[in-house]
Amino acid sequence: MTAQARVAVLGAGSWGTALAALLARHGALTTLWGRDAAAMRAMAQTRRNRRYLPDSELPAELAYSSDLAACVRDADWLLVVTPSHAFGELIDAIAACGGRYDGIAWATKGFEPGTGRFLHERVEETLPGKAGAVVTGPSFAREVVDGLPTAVTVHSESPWFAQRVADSLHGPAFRAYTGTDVLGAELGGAMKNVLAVATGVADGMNLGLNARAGLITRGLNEMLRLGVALGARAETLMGLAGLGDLVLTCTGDLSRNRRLGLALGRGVSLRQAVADIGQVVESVQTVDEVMRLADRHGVELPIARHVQRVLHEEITPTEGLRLLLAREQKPEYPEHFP
Ligand SMILES: NC(=O)C1=CN([C@@H]2O[C@H](COP(=O)(O)OP(=O)(O)OC[C@H]3O[C@@H](n4cnc5c(N)ncnc54)[C@H](OP(=O)(O)O)[C@@H]3O)[C@@H](O)[C@H]2O)C=CC1
Ligand SMILES: O=C(CO)COP(=O)(O)O
Repeated sequence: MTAQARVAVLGAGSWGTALAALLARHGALTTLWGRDAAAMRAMAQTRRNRRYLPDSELPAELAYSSDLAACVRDADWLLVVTPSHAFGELIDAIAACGGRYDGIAWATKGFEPGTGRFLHERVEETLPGKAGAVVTGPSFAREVVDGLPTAVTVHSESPWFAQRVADSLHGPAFRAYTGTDVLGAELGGAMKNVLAVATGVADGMNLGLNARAGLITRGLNEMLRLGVALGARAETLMGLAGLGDLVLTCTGDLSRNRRLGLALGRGVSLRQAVADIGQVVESVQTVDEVMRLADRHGVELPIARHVQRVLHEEITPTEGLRLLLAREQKPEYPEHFP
């Protein structure tokens, strides 16, 4: 019999808590780490994450800690689930802990703010020699913690590590697929958040179901164009990491990025909308990094560009829509695509 994997889940918000609960239920010896010692003690006592997932009871097998060094020291592998703006800082802190874990996975969606660097690039630079993997796909934390059926995908350049992570996550109501296209998987997860703002805005303005479907489809086209220019595989973006997550986030009201768009479309200010949501809204960080990459590679992304201008409050959602509709007519696809 193989020994149970010891996993440290680093980041105790909604997604970190849901993934830690899932891993513990599926038999991994799991510790959830959060930076707030009092909150972690309360979680251990009540078996609830009162701030981020108040309605769900967490499994008795799950352990809690605010001691990062101990978590890293005792783990076989790590799973980072902080927002993207905290990712680099945590990777540096992990590096300072040493540890004999052989792989680090992350379920964060986004880029390193300010540089446009992919998260896997940050991990490779700071933790050379450790296998890396991204966990992504259409997966609302609340549904996962409630045991509703979900499918995700785990991409790594080290297939043994993708398999190990997927094996620990996989279970009766949770399918974990594997792949090797880390860049494509990360790009899909990051871009869908930006595109969800656009469909949210359209829905907030009551523009109808045709507009929503048009935005999702042309958004997928933007994802494919940038992805292929960067060397991603089109299949990745047509799969769970791209189309799957795009559909979920553009249509599901559990999405915080969609809810931001809905609020903006109804005339609420950016500041107020983000405050009302009260959790991370990755598109606010991600949109500039998506456009930085697009500009660097000469790829035109009209929807993402207009989301950027709306999020910078340079134009109103109404002006953004008018400008998008006024664009020149053209073929649906370039001749050679993707
Ligand atoms: N929620 C979901 O359904 C899904 C989320 N994701 C992705 O997972 C990532 C995390 O999102 P999610 O859990 O939802 O976010 P939440 O807003 O629910 O929680 C954020 C968590 O990150 C912690 N945090 C913030 N800054 C730091 C820091 N500097 N060091 C350590 N911890 C920090 C917060 O701690 P504190 O409370 O102390 O501020 C909090 O525990 C995002 O990239 C998101 O896109 C992916 C798939 C699904
Ligand atoms: O990534 C997610 C679902 O796959 C969660 O989306 P939001 O961050 O928009 O809530």
